[in-house]
Amino acid sequence: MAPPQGSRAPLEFGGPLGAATLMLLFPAIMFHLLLAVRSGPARLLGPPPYLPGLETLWSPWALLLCFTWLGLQAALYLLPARNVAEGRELKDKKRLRYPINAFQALVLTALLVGLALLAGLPLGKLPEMFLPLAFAATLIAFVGSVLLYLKALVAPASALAPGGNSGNAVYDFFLGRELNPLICSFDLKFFCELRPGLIGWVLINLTLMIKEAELRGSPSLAMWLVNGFQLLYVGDILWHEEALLTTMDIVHNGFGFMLAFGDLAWVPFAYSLQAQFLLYHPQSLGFPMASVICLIKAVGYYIFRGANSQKNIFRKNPSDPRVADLETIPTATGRQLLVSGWWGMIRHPNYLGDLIMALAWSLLCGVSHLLPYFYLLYLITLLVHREARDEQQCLQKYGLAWQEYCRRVRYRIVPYIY
Ligand SMILES: NC(=O)C1=CN([C@@H]2O[C@H](COP(=O)(O)OP(=O)(O)OC[C@H]3O[C@@H](n4cnc5c(N)ncnc54)[C@H](OP(=O)(O)O)[C@@H]3O)[C@@H](O)[C@H]2O)C=CC1
Ligand SMILES: CC(C)=CCC[C@@H](C)[C@H]1CC=C2C3=C(CC[C@@]21C)[C@@]1(C)CC[C@H](O)C(C)(C)[C@@H]1CC3
Repeated sequence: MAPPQGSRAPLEFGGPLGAATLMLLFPAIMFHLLLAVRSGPARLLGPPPYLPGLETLWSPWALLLCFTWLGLQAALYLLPARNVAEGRELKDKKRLRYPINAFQALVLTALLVGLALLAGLPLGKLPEMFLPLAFAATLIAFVGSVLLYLKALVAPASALAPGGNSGNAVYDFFLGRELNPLICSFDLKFFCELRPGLIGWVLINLTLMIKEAELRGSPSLAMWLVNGFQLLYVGDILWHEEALLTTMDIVHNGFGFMLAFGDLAWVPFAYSLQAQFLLYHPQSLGFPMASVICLIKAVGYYIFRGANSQKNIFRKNPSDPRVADLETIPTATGRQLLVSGWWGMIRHPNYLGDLIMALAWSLLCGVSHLLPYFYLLYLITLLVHREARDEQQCLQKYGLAWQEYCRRVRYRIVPYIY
């Protein structure tokens, strides 16, 4: 049995109390959003329009549908991949190998959904099942996290995550104890991070668009745009799947309730908030406003993709001609830090791009309600907190070199503001 890491690892998220609060708060917010968005006043703040009973939330069909979805995505994960990538070196000096075929999974899922539509599958009925589906996804995430926690009890010490092994059961359950829980060579965390949730989000958006077409004859311009923007976002992340292997979620975090619930329930049901809002609260969007919003989205995407690609190319091969001219700071680890280009303007240019895109998605819902802006407010909080965690980890990794980087690049996310 693996010993706990003890009190040496600094506790994040406010320790056990913070973890317990978040574990209750996030599911509560998700159900509040699902209930509020379909109510007349669509209020973000204040009590939910009603409290659903267990008979509204629980449906064996919804559970079966969630398992079918997970099974389908797992089968697509196991298909031959265009590329196999190696993860970062682990404590036992080994590297795990990952199939890079998430974009292929998206395309194959789209083909299967197209066939299902041709066969007459009533996908427009799915929005009526969001509450039981979200409940089933939460249940799967909870039970899955319990199983992951138990599995970690018999894992070797070298398999444990740097965080998530404090010895406090609540905190460790939340953050996750084992870094890369595997079933044979199937990496459960890597699988859940991208596929079921992100592809599920796009599918949920599509069902909302179909439902709108059934109700109003055709989808609105705002609904088309929100579907297109978010499909571009998800498609882009899946296309650059390999970049996930260097994120803190894969390198640092264990697989616990935070990621299980976040990936399987929160992402598909909370991130589709704007499309849900547009179904129940149609907005008339003129072409001039739509053009401005498209421009905001394009600027956000340009920054997001430019910054992420620059770092990924540099990390893969610092002498690549596309990044070889950039100024760098050497570090004691042998790796360098970029100090010009996107990463020389602010410390997290990719977060800024992400936030600008989130603004564009929310603007599609007009300005009459605060509710569709929840995603933007949430993302600001998530990324500010994530930036602080990353900063701590970089300070530990790079020490003086990181301090020098922070001295030269003063602003974190928004130039001259933050
Ligand atoms: N919509 C959502 O819910 C979320 C979206 N995201 C998005 O996902 C993407 C990935 O974000 P995330 O995983 O947080 O991390 P980042 O892609 O920002 O990576 C941070 C890491 O980059 C490296 N790094 C930092 N500064 C430099 C530098 N100057 N030069 C070279 N390398 C540097 C460090 O790792 P090392 O040195 O070890 O390589 C650091 O730990 C972002 O675009 C973000 O917006 C993320 C979370 C949630
Ligand atoms: C239960 C709880 C308190 C959860 C809060 C955090 C989660 C919602 C987020 C933690 C890390 C996440 C990531 C993504 C979505 C949000 C959560 C699950 C992510 C899949 C979004 C798309 C990104 O490009 C990403 C793949 C880097 C990212 C991974 C982390």
